[in-house]
Amino acid sequence: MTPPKIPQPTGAMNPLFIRRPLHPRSKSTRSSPVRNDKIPQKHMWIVTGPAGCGKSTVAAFLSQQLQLPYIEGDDYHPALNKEKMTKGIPLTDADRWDWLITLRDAAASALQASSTRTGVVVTCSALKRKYRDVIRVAAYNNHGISVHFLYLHASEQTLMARVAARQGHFMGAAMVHSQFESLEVPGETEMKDVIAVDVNGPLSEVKAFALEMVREELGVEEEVRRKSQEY
Ligand SMILES: Nc1ncnc2c1ncn2[C@@H]1O[C@H](COP(=O)(O)OP(=O)(O)OP(=O)(O)O)[C@@H](O)[C@H]1O
Ligand SMILES: O=C(O)[C@H](O)[C@@H](O)[C@H](O)[C@H](O)CO
Repeated sequence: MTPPKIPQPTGAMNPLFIRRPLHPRSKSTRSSPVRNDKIPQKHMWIVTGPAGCGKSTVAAFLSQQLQLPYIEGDDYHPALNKEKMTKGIPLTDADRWDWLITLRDAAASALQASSTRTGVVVTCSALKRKYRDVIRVAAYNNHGISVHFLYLHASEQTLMARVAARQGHFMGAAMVHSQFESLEVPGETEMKDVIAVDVNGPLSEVKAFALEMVREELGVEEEVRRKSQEY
């Protein structure tokens, strides 16, 4: 007997699958189990990645284009953390813990500050899975909040060169290697809320792509919510 034909994945034909090289995801896996799709969502756009990947640059652009407030994660590091990084000493989990919680809560407060505010853009290296999980708690605490990570990625060599060329920043190029040592690239199990953005290319393309991804994400969520309201 001839075995049944197994349908082949069609993802390769979808341009989104090509442009999300790390963890392409299907639109059908959108809604998280903690999310009530009938509640209007406010969005945390967390721009992540190792030092020099362009978090601040991309976040400022998204904030301006989407008319959303922007919270710079580095402003929330205690002085001791900045001192360590300035001296070339990598932060530990313990150094990052309170910072992550404070930053997450500041982002949640910014969303709650106004009933018409629909989102906030935040920079946060969020290098490890457990750090991203700390931020995700915002959505568990408040089901009206959606957390999204834009994971900016490029080679260590590229980021080292960008940080070396940057002027007047506390983080030196020698620290980039330690950032990659800490980094846990978002894996398969995180594909629901992580959008991978390749930042090896020119800034204009990176910005346009990041904005396109955010708009697409908003469109998908709106569609899910609209459908849920039909039932
Ligand atoms: N796609 C790009 N192409 C070329 N240069 C870039 C690109 N993205 C960012 N840069 C430059 O690289 C440097 C690092 O960018 P930026 O400061 O935004 O990164 P960051 O992730 O916020 O860094 P940090 O975490 O160290 O604060 C800046 O000088 C910026 O202009
Ligand atoms: O977790 C960390 O090690 C820090 O957040 C760093 O990533 C820096 O603050 C940032 O990259 C500045 O260059």
